[in-house]
Amino acid sequence: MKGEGFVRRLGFALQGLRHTVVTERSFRVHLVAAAGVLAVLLITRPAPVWWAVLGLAVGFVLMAELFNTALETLADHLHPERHPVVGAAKDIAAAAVLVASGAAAVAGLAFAVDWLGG
Ligand SMILES: Nc1ncnc2c1ncn2[C@@H]1O[C@H](COP(=O)(O)OP(=O)(O)OP(=O)(O)O)[C@@H](O)[C@H]1O
Repeated sequence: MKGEGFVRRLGFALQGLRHTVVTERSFRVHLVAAAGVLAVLLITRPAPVWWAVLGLAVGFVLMAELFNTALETLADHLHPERHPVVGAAKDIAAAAVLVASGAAAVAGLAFAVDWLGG
């Protein structure tokens, strides 16, 4: 049944989320930061567009972390020994998290300027 398939896939996704929360300290740090952003939004109650901008920014960071973890997990399993290519792949995945975090910081700064200015 179609509905059952969706529930199964949702279960797999939640399992991946749980695995990342349990194993990745940096993901837990980003989850705390995401909770902080949500608290700021609830307190300041800005225009809906800011909910969208900051929600997307937070979502991209968490998504980058999840892809980073997926790549690390797979690389460590397929090639447990050290290798320059594995190192480069991990560095690139970490760069994706850095870029997403930088963009989120810019969005947060823009929100702060707008909120303090208004
Ligand atoms: N198998 C490997 N071969 C070569 N270099 C590696 C290898 N594993 C890790 N590295 C290098 O060490 C860095 C850290 O890798 P590691 O797997 O420890 O992730 P991490 O930075 O601790 O990430 P996280 O905290 O998300 O687990 C990589 O970005 C890469 O430069």
